[in-house]
Amino acid sequence: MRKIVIAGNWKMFKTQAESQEFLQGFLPTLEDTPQDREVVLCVPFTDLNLLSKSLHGSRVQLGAQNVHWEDSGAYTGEISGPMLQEIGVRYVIVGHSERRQYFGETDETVNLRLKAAQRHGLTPILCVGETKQQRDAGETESLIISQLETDLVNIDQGNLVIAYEPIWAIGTGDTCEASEANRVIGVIRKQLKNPDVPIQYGGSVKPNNIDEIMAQPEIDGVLVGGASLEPASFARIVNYK
Ligand SMILES: O=C(CO)COP(=O)(O)O
Repeated sequence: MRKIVIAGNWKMFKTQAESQEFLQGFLPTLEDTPQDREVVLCVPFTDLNLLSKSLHGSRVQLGAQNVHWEDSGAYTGEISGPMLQEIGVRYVIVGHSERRQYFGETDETVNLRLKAAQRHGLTPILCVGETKQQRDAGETESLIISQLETDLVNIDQGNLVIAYEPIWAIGTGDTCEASEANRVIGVIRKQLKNPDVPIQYGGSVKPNNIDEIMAQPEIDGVLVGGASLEPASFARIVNYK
């Protein structure tokens, strides 16, 4: 049985005060949420410690948005696995397209970060996906296969989530057709040794498209940016039908 993982990626949004305001609205909406799904919030580093306390006793798991490959060292601006693990972080996003695009993340560093996450008992959410240009050139499958080939070298597929995030669908309102996301996720699954790895879809997931996305047989959850910032919209997504 593949696990269903519904995760919010807050990106660089929400001060601690704003995060508490969000939880006041969001946590009560989880009372009737079916137990078949894991709910995760991947928040800025500065919110982690407070959320670790605020989420205690709730069913929401805490996630970070990056992890360095070394356990400590002279790496200004980075954060390590032991630091995340100590404050109760369970998930960490690795290789998000915004890290690849703006911060020089490569498949080699993604692989190192995945290993570090697993070494410290964190479950990495590995992001892969193509640009519009690559899609138009018919390179979607080959690009994703090549990302996975390097990203997953010596990675434990028993402690891994993958997110298929077509870059052209991120923050654009231009959602990938659910059936097309389902097809690409099927391609990703064929590359894996472990067929039980949960594979999410990400890119303009909203309350009005979540039910169709989650009705797809290959899709095991979603990674949600903008719509995870507002309690009512993320609640509707988490409580998909
Ligand atoms: O990048 C994303 C999640 O990691 C998707 O962002 P949006 O849901 O805002 O399109």
